[in-house]
Amino acid sequence: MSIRRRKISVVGAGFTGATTAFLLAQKELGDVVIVDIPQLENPTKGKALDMLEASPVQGFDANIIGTSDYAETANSDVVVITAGIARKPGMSRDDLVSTNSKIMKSVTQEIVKYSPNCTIVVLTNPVDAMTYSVYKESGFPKHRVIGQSGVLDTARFRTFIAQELNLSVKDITGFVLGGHGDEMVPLVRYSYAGGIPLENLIPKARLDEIVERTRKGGGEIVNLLGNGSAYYAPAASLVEMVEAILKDQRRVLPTIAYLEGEYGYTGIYLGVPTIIGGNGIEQIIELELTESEKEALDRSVVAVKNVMNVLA
Ligand SMILES: NC(=O)C1=CN([C@@H]2O[C@H](COP(=O)(O)OP(=O)(O)OC[C@H]3O[C@@H](n4cnc5c(N)ncnc54)[C@H](O)[C@@H]3O)[C@@H](O)[C@H]2O)C=CC1
Ligand SMILES: O=C([O-])CC(=O)C(=O)O
Repeated sequence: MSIRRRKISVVGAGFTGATTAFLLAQKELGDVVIVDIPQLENPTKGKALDMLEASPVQGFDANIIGTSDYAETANSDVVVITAGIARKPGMSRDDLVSTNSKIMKSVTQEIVKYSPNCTIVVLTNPVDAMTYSVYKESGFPKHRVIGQSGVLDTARFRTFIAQELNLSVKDITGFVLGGHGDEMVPLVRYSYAGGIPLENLIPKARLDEIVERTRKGGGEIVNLLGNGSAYYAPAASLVEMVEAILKDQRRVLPTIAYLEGEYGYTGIYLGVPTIIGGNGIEQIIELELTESEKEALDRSVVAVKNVMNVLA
């Protein structure tokens, strides 16, 4: 009996796509196919070959190819979508919607044609609306179309808390609800350092500042980079999700999931705590929210719906 390595395709070979591909291969999660537009065929091949040539040094076994031909992605287990434009200083993620929604349509058609059984993980912004658009275009069941925002937003929150308390990031847990925009809702009440509620360790005023920095975390990097947006932490976040799927880990991670009544919302993709495993999103976890948390989530939903209206 021959055993096939898992196959992961990454659509978009830019900053996030290339970084994701390299991390996936380094972790030996499977063979990796990187796809970009025909005009960038050679640079895409070059990036893939360059990564592959790191494998003897780093000691990982994974094939990596670059292409513009979706036939090469056939029978992928997971496809990650990073294709599209990124924002620059002065722009919001929502400014990307008209360009990126067209790209979502065309790449989704190709993905579905060649990998009808894959799970799709979407990164492209504005990510809640783009995940919805991929869901609609793919015709896939909702559990096999997932967006990435919460792992990244939570990672930023955890980073800032670890710095504040001078503790290992490993001991900080937390998560962020809602859309991937400035209205996201970092849930302090469910966040801990080594099991101790953060509210016992950090004064409220300071926690509020950290929450605000988390909300604007993407913009902070955009302003520093000057010509693009974050890619190391976004790529690491995608890889954590892909690993959970391919290894059927049933991780509890905040992901962008399709809601049908959960939290009181229907017909929208939104960041919520989920169990993610071999079947993609296996369960949405519903938490009891306080009145002010629910109001904050409502505001975030309005922001996501405003973008979704542009799609129609
Ligand atoms: N959800 C999240 O947490 C995050 C989302 N993002 C988003 O991810 C997207 C990608 O960001 P970067 O990689 O930094 O941008 P980038 O500009 O470095 O790369 C995008 C790549 O997509 C390619 N592309 C465009 N149209 C395509 C098509 N039809 N088929 C295949 N490839 C195509 C481009 O040629 C380019 O190589 C942006 O929309 C950005 O806002 C970035 C970071 C975090
Ligand atoms: O800020 C951006 O445009 C990219 C992104 O979503 C993030 O880094 O959170």
